[in-house]
Amino acid sequence: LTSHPLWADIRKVTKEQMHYASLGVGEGAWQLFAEEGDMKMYRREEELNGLVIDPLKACHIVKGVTGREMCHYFFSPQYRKDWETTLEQMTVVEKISDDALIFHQVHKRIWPTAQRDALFWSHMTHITDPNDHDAHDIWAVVNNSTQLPKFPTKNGKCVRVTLTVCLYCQTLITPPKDGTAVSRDDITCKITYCSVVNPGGWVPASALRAVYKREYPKFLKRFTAYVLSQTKNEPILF
Ligand SMILES: CCCc1ccc(-c2ccc(S(=O)(=O)CCO)cc2)cc1[C@H]1C[C@H]1c1ccccn1
Repeated sequence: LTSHPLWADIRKVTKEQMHYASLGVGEGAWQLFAEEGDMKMYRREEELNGLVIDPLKACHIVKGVTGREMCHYFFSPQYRKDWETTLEQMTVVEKISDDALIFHQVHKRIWPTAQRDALFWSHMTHITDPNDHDAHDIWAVVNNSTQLPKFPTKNGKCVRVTLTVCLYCQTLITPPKDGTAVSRDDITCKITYCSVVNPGGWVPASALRAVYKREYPKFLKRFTAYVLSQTKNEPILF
C-alpha cells in the first residue's frame, strides 16, 4: 500500500501543505475578504497566464468538535453530498489506503462559468503538535489534483480544474476544574482551510472572484454546521 506510486507525492505535498496551513495569516499579504463571527476568510489576488488562481486561507473556531471529527467528515465520501452543495457527481476512483482515496468530482455549472470537474487524491493524517504539549494531535486532510489515463483532462464535457486544498485542525481542550470528564463544552477546534483552485479555462476575473466570495463562506459555514449536527450526541472522537 505505501508502495503505491503516488505515496511519495502524497507524503511530500501533505507535509508542505500542513506547514503552509500552520503559518496562519501572519505570512504574506493576505487580504480579509469575508468575516462572519469567528470565521475570517483571506485571499491573495494572483493570476497565472491571465487566469485568476487566488489562494484562499480561512480561519475558523468551532466549539464542541475535535479536529479528528472535522477531518473525518471532510475526508469520508459517504457524507460529502450532505454538505458539498456544488457537487453534481462524486466517484471514489481508487482506494489507495484507509486514509488515502482518489476522487473524481463534477461540480455544478456556476453561471457564467462552464461546468468543471476535478480529479484529486485525498489524504487524512495527524501529527503530534511539536510545540504545544497541552493540545491534542493536529489532524489534517489534503486534497491535491492528480492525473489518470481513465480520466483525461480533455474530455469534451467539463473543464478540468486543478486544486490543492488543506483542512488543518487543532483541538484545544480546557479540562473542567472539578475533575469531571471532558465534555463537548470543553473542546474547541481551530480550523485553517487553505485552497488554491486553478479554474482550468478562462473565466472573467470579476465573475470568478464574485463566485469565490459567495461560495467559500457558504461552503465553510455549511460544512462546520453539518459536523456539529452530526457529532452533537455522539461520544467525542479525540
Ligand atoms: C470555476 C471553478 C469552480 C470550482 C470548482 C471546484 C471547487 C472546489 C473543489 C473542491 C473543494 S474541497 O475543499 O476539496 C471539498 C471537496 O469538494 C473545494 C472547492 C471550487 C470552485 C470554485 C467555485 C468556487 C467554489 C468554492 C467553494 C465551493 C464550491 N465552489
